[in-house]
Amino acid sequence: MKKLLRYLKPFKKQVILGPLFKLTEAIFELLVPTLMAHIIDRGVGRSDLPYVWKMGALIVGLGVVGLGCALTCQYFAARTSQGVGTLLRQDMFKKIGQLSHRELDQFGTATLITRVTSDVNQLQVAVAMLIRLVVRAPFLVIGATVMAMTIDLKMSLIFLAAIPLIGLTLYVVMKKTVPFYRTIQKKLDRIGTVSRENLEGVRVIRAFSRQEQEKARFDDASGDLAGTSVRVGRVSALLNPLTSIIMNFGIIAILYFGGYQVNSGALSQGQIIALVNYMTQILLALVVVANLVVIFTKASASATRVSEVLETVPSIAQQPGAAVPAPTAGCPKVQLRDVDFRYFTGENALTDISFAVQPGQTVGIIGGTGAGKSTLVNLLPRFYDAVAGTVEIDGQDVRQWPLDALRAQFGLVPQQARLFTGTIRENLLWQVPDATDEQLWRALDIAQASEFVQKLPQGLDAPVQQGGKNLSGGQRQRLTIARALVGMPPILILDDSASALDFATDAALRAALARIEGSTVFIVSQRVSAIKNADLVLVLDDGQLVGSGTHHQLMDSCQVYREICLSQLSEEEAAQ
Ligand SMILES: Nc1ncnc2c1ncn2[C@@H]1O[C@H](COP(=O)(O)OP(=O)(O)OP(=O)(O)O)[C@@H](O)[C@H]1O
Repeated sequence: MKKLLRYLKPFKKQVILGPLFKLTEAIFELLVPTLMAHIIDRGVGRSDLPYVWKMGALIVGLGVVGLGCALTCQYFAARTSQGVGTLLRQDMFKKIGQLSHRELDQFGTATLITRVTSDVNQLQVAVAMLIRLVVRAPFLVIGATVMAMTIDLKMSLIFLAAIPLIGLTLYVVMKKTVPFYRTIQKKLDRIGTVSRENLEGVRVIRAFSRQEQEKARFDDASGDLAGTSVRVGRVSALLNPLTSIIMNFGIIAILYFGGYQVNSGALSQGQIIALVNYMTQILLALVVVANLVVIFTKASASATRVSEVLETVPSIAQQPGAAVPAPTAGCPKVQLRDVDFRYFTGENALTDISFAVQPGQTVGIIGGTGAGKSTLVNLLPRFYDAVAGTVEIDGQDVRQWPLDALRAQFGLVPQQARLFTGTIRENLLWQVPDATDEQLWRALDIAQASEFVQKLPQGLDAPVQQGGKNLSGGQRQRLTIARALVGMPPILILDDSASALDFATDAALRAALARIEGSTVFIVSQRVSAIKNADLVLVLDDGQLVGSGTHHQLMDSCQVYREICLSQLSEEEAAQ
């Protein structure tokens, strides 16, 4: 929490002045019971109407000025809390953008969303309360006790007995409930995960008629949260009755002992009423203190979660002295030497991978589900770092490359065709913002997408809805291929990105790709037809490179490749 205090710095003025205004309001509030006592004793007691009017006007005046102070403080608190929230969200968003895939995998999307939204909200509430109530509430407790002492020292003993009792009650209730507030935050994450999966996978859920099971999963997550909240609520519900009982006993004591004092003339009726009012003020202030403890406990759990994100050091960062290597004749475009890789979950996803690819070659990567194909291509633009061995581009370890320059080498078509809200043109301009229409149409031509884009009434300016959901799966895939082609990148990676294309379009796409000059192309696919004509075919099996060579070489030498080919093609087709 301490580390986040720096976010208050830009709001120093508000953080200092806000509580001062609130303090002024509290002082006025403390004066009111004493003024009321005067009105009762002098004004009402002696039928002095002008005095009642004068003091009444004074109380109203104090109320108006107090209101002004409270509103000013409220304004400062709102500005500061909103400002701190905005800065925190901006920094978190920036940091999440810098995190490598490893850290993103470790956190998980749902918790990151909860942290940027709900946890930051919690901190905003804490900041507002810090300005509005942290000084005011304890001040009222102490101030009201002191005021009671100035009225009558003996009677104030009742206060000194009641306050620790109320304090003890608050302490016991807090001790029982506070640990739960931390778990509640985690349970919110779980609801986030289930909701997200359901919203994103709504079609699959309906197709498999899994609504009931998913509803049960959601009910389970929300029931779990509700259960904890109810447990907290049950204990917290004791707070008000218990403190009220103690306070009312205090008031009874004031009236009882005060009655004797009034009879003996040591105290006036007005003073008794003032003492009762001070007792009420103390109770209300202590309840506020209890709420503050809850708010700050929640905020401290949120602060830890927010800090975890902000303090995560991205494992993939540009090294000092990183530079683009000078071109060397005969140097492979891509080379892997003895590469091992594992995800944070533990086991090796790739083991001892070595191969070299010459510039302009087309490389096919084939293998069963989970063999490590996507993992392999994700190492090339340094989405992940190898745990052993080296990945080299143009003869230089990717870790020695400036990150931007390295990523600019690649045109990536991921497995899931993701488009962003905007127009087709805006989506195509991602890598090369100043690309001409001619470049865009050329990319669309190669990606076999120009025909359908031409048919759209707005052409390149046709709108793309969130995630591209107004387009078909095949259209989305073609646009993501075109997006990667716009800059004619030196290395193009197509990660199983033709799966939604029919065979004829897939073949036309591959023929068009083969005509591109200069680009080194990686085609990841489970279809033999997609990689058969590649200059180099890499065969992966359970994270190992079990074969590399041309189709014909592999048909003779690699058992796994032969089996894959013969499961999809006839002997004659495979032999062609
Ligand atoms: N983000 C991740 N975190 C943890 N493990 C992962 C992650 N991504 C992949 N894996 C694991 O790594 C292994 C290789 O996965 P990868 O996605 O590279 O396979 P693939 O050959 O591309 O499979 P497919 O053809 O089904 O896409 C699998 O066992 C998978 O469970």
